[in-house]
Amino acid sequence: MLSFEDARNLVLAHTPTLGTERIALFDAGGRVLAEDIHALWDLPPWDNSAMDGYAVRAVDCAPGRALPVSAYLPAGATPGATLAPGAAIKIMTGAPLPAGADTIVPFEELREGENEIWLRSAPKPGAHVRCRGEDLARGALAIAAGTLLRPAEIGLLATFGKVLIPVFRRARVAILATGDELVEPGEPLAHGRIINSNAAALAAALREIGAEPLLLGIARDNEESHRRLITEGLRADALITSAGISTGDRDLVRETLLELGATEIFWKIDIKPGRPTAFFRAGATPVFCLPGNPVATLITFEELAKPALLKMMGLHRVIAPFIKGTLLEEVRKKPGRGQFLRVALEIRAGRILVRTSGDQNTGILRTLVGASGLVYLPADAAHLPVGSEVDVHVLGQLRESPPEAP
Ligand SMILES: Nc1nc2c(c(=O)[nH]1)N[C@H]1C(S)=C(S)[C@@H](COP(=O)(O)OP(=O)(O)OC[C@H]3O[C@@H](n4cnc5c(N)ncnc54)[C@H](O)[C@@H]3O)O[C@H]1N2
Ligand code: MOO
Repeated sequence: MLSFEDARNLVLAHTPTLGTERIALFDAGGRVLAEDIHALWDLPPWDNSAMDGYAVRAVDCAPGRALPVSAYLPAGATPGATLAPGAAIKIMTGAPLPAGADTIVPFEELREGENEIWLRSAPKPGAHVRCRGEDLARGALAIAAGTLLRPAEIGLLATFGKVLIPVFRRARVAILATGDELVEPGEPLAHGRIINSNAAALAAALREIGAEPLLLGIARDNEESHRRLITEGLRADALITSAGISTGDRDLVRETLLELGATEIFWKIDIKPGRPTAFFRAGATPVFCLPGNPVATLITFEELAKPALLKMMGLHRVIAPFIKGTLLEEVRKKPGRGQFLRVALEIRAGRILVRTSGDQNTGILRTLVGASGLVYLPADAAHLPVGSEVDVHVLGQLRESPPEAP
């Protein structure tokens, strides 16, 4: 059977990248840059002071020697001032270095008189000068296409006065729950019915990565309902279905997709949870058929659909790397099938310590709710004693509680 890695690589290989659009700088945080951005000018644009103090020539400086002050340059002063030999110009952080000056002496290293200064020591030539272009030279690559725009990247775009930013489109992803047993949240629950929680969970997972969920509702266990809603779902950039893909006689999702002309790339992965997962392509549209057990739905979304949807939205780095953690409790599993364990992570002295978040049965959702990570156990793993190193995917961000108030 297909390994988890092979399945993920197939999904990525069959997922296209979406088109692009231009949006306002202030809306671009969290989006993915669609074109390389080059420095429009040298950054900084001119030599300038890194400190509040005095601009001098290093050769004029000796401890105890008085230098007359000839001018004052606040931040925002226009470039063009000149420093005469033997003099000093008062200068603020960021102000352009006057011609002739090569060194800045901060206030802390001098004594100020009425119209002159005395240096406590000879400065190092070039000290505290930020040179033109030292950050980025004009024309240099500033941010590569495919980069996630975080606050630092937004700041750099703003530095070059960019107000319309080329980004990849957000993926519009249709979500289709399937099953006669389902009712929507808020609807009355009859005996034998359960609430469609997967659609809400998937919508939240999509929002978290900046995709736009489109809720198609529930396909009932008949061909007409499946055909109608899957056809609608295939108009989106991607379709995610939940349930109806194992071997039950009312599992109609695969059958309907095949009938609609979609190509099955794979069905079934050697992984627990998530074994019945299928992946199709309908034209350019990827279709993720995730198992119905809520834990399996979210873990297969996290591990298979998410990297593909990030690729779709233009991101270059889409695979979350595993980091090493140390088991605080022993783990046993049957060899022969890969497994994702739901785990609670703890950071102690900078190390990641791992214990399971409880019952690993696929039907148990509370242990995914309590999980801060997933541990991947490869197919051949069997007994892992306390202290074993394991591969961890962090879910979301790890943060700690603040210390108790005194
Ligand atoms: N004979 C076999 N039976 C099963 C196999 C198998 O290989 N052979 N695989 C098992 C595994 S593993 C899984 S996972 C499930 C997956 O089955 P389906 O994806 O076809 O899903 P369903 O059977 O329709 O439902 C499974 C479970 O999930 C609940 N569910 C379904 N949809 C939702 C929803 N939208 N929100 C919340 N919960 C949902 C459903 O009520 C079932 O309890 O198959 C095993 N069986
Ligand atoms: O693999 Mo199923 O996806 O365990 O619950």
